[in-house]
Amino acid sequence: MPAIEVRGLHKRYKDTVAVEDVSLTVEEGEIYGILGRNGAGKTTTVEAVAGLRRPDRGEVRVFGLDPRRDRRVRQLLGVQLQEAALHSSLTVRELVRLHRSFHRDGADPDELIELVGLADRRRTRFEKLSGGQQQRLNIALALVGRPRAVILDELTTGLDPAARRHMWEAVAGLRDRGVTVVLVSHHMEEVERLCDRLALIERGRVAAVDTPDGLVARAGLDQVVRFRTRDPFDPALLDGVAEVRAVRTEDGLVTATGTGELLHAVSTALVTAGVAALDTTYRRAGLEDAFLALTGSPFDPASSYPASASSYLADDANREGTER
Ligand SMILES: Nc1ncnc2c1ncn2[C@@H]1O[C@H](COP(=O)(O)OP(=O)(O)OP(=O)(O)O)[C@@H](O)[C@H]1O
Repeated sequence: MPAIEVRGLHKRYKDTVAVEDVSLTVEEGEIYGILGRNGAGKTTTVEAVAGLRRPDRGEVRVFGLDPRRDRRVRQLLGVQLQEAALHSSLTVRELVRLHRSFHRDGADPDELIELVGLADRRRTRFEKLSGGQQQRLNIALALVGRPRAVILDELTTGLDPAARRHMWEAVAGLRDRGVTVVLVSHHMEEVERLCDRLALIERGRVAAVDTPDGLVARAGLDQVVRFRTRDPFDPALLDGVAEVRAVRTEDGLVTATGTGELLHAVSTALVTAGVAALDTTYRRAGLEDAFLALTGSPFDPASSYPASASSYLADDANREGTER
C-alpha cells in the first residue's frame, strides 16, 4: 500500500483554481519532493493530504485512510505547514510537551528539541524565537507523534546555511528510520540532495514525476558550459550546434547546456565565428539546469512557464499517469 495516494484532486478558492488535477503516489519510506513556482498549488495539495482542505473533487488516502474522515490519520501523519498558529507565551519545551500529549506514543521532547537544534532555546517563549527558530520548532512539532509519514512545507525557508544542512541531515535520518517524507520546496539543492523522486507541480497540475537525475535526463542534457565574451553575445551563433540544448545570456555570462562533446562543439563554433570565450567553466548539469533547458528561463518561483515547456512536461506527466 502506498503511504499517500492522491487521485484527480481539484480545489478552487472562489475565482482561483488552486489545484486543477493532481494525482500522485508516494511510496512508503521515500522522500518525495513537490516542486513548483509560487502559487502552483503545492500547499493546497499537501493541505488536502493532511485533511485540512476539503477537495472539490478527487480522492486522498493516507495509508489507505481518508484524512477527512478517519482520525487515525492524525497519528500516522505529521504536518509542518508554512504558517502555524501556536501559543506565543509558551516555551519551546512546553509547546513540544503539549503537542506530545496529543499522541499515544510520542517522541521524547528533549531528544526532539536537540534534533532540530533548539537545545539552547528550550526555555525560550515562542514569541521570543527568531523566524528560523520558530520554523525549527514547527518541524519538531510535526515529528512529535513519531509519525509514519511527515509533510514538510518549505522545510528550510528562513534557515541559515548551517541550520539548513543540519535539517537536511535530520530529514535523511528520518528516511533511514523508514519514515516517509513529503518535502515541499523551492530549494533546488535541497530537492536534489534529499529527494528519491519529485513531482513538478505547474498551474495546479502534475507536470512531471521522476528522480532528480531522471528529470535532468528527460531534459536531454548532462553538461553545462559557461563563458564570458568581451562583446555582447549573439545566441544564434550556437543555433546549428547539435550538442547544444539551450543557451542563456545574463549579465554577460553565457550558459550553454547540452550533451555529447558539448565543450568541444561550443569551442569550435566560437572559434569559427571569431568569438573569444573568457573564463570558461564546464560541469555536469543539475536540476536547475533542467529547468533552464525546459523553460528557457532559470527556475524562478515567481515566474511562470512558457506554454511550450509546459506541454513538453505534460507529456511526461501523462506517461506517469498511465503507468500507474
Ligand atoms: N485560502 C485561500 N483563499 C484564496 N486563494 C487561495 C487560498 N490559498 C491559496 N490560494 C490561491 O491558490 C493558488 C495556489 O496556492 P498554493 O498556496 O497552493 O500555492 P503554492 O504552490 O503552495 O505557492 P507558494 O510556493 O507560494 O507557497 C494561488 O493562486 C493562491 O493565491
